[in-house]
Amino acid sequence: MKRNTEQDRVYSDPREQIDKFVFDQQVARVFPDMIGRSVPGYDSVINLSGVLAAQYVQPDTLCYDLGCSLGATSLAIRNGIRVPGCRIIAVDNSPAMLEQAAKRLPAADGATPIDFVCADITRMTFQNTSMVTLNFTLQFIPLEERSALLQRIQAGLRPGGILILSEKIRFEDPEEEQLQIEMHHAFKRANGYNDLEISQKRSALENVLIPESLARHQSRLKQAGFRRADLWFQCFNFVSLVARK
Ligand SMILES: Nc1ncnc2c1ncn2[C@@H]1O[C@H](C[S@+](CC[C@H]([NH3+])C(=O)[O-])CC(=O)[O-])[C@@H](O)[C@H]1O
Ligand SMILES: O=C(O)C(=O)Cc1ccccc1
Repeated sequence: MKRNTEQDRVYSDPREQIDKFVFDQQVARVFPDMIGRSVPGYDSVINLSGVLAAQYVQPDTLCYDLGCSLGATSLAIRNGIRVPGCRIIAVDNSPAMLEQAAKRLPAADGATPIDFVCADITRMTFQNTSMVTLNFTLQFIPLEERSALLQRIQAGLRPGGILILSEKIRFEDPEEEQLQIEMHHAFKRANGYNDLEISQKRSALENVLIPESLARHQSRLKQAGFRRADLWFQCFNFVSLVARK
């Protein structure tokens, strides 16, 4: 996605008190810059979601992009789809995000249509789908709601359909966890964030972005009825899995 937005300075001034991280207008305005400078491998995961769309999206089916933010994944999927009769349902519960997403992705002649829906993805059901993306979204869903969401996604998938699950993960081995976090912070510093920005945002994300281990994700996907849950991408503590029905 083009980074034609402002630079992210959300956590650059010292704060007396750090409130919980929210996807409000201030974040939506700088989001492409923020996520690109914060998530190692973000551009690759988004672009490759388009490659997976070309391979796995079936004719006359729906694609759900859950937690679509400004629509970067939806755009990649739209560019990737090679079959007729599809629709992309791009869902987010942040009105600020959706408003800008709709502006950035106007309908295009002959392209797969994208419907923008403001909804809580834990309250939805899914139908006739061949591809679902949860690109860095499940990590914001309360732990106790994650299984039911994945079960509903699995139930709505057609045979051969896929879920792409991209997440920040934690590591069981404390030394590896420390190393991965250190490397992630080095990535942020290399992208121009200073130590104050890194530490204030880290506090804001506490108990909001809740990472789990790769093993936990894989076992939950299997419990939800997926036949396979395979790692296809990793950069430091950020991974992407492809789960197949
Ligand atoms: N319950 C919920 N229902 C709907 N949306 C939600 C919910 N909880 C959080 N969100 C939304 O999930 C998105 C997560 S960002 C996804 C990036 C995108 N996938 C991208 O490919 O650029 C990842 C990040 O910021 O690290 C935000 O827009 C939230 O409003
Ligand atoms: O910034 C971080 O530390 C993250 O883990 C990723 C992120 C990116 C954008 C919004 C919230 C979290």
